[in-house]
Amino acid sequence: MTQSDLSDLSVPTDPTVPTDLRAARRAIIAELEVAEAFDVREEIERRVAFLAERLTGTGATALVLGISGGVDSMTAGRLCRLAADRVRADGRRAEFIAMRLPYGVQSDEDDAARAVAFGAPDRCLTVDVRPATDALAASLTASGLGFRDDAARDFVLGNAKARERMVAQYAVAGAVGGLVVGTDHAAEAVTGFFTKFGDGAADVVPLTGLTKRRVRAVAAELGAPRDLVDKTPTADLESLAPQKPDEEALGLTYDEIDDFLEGRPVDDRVTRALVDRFRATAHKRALPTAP
Ligand SMILES: Nc1ncnc2c1ncn2[C@@H]1O[C@H](COP(=O)(O)OP(=O)(O)OC[C@H]2O[C@@H]([n+]3cccc(C(=O)O)c3)[C@H](O)[C@@H]2O)[C@@H](O)[C@H]1O
Ligand SMILES: Nc1ncnc2c1ncn2[C@@H]1O[C@H](COP(=O)(O)OP(=O)(O)OP(=O)(O)O)[C@@H](O)[C@H]1O
Ligand SMILES: [Mg+2]
Repeated sequence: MTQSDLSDLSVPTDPTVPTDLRAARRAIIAELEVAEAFDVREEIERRVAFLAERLTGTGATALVLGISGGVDSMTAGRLCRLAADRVRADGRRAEFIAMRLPYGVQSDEDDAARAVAFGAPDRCLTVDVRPATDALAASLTASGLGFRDDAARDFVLGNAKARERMVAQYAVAGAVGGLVVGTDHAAEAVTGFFTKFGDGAADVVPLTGLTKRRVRAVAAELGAPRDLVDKTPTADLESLAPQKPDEEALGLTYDEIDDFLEGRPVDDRVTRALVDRFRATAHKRALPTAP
């Protein structure tokens, strides 16, 4: 695809797509800061420079990031390593602290270990979020709270796992004077596919504006292991559906989402679904509302 193909982000060209839907799509692409052009080396430099500036600009001395074994945190981890190196080369203090945050034993622990190794943190702290999450679940039951069914309970407690991870990362950041690094990017932001105040909570979000395939391109350019670059994305929050692929949960593929965001031709069904999801999840990308 050439630059000129992408120059009019009003595609799809399908004339049956209502004008307001096309306008909504353009507005979403702009709000999520998805660039038309993508030069992988420039993107790496811009994002490393951003993290290095945030360290020096805020006076923080560490970047704190949960590494799951998925491609997003693996990529963010390597960017953190490069940023910390850059700050140190300037004679300032900086470290990159990775966190392993399994819920009990994680089935893809080997991938997580390799993702940590690729990020090469100064330290890796492991905090099992299972005791805290299970204690919360027991206390909720003791309070008399009931759930509609087992699936609803599992879904709610899945989000609690994501929030326990947030609590652990902020505890470390508080202890060391660090910034919590989030892994949100455009392909996740557009669907609101993250836990509000869980993995959605962070001090800096270096992957902002990237589509999933662009995150993978950054990881590949940085030299990440190929199987982890191409790994099936999963939130892996539900105990009753371990390793459930995001695409199954979303009913959309990342290729469809990326095509929508990059201004490439997409099915009318995809445009409608994403515009609807974006509108329904606006509250997750905004500050709480007030009177
Ligand atoms: N219009 C509105 N204005 C203000 N608040 C609104 C609202 N609509 C719902 N809410 C509130 O939002 C809250 C629900 O949000 P939240 O707790 O996030 O819950 P929810 O969006 O229902 O679930 C999070 C989803 O993100 C997925 N996820 C989570 C973490 C990581 C990943 C991943 O990709 O790896 C994916 C997870 O699998 C699940 O499907 C509730 O309190 C609800 O009342
Ligand atoms: N088991 C875990 N250990 C440490 N951090 C985790 C864990 N699960 C989730 N996280 C944190 O929450 C973030 C959101 O999870 P998400 O699944 O979107 O990203 P990912 O696992 O890095 O990549 P992918 O979306 O491709 O699976 C992760 O990037 C990571 O920072
Ligand atoms: Mg994941």
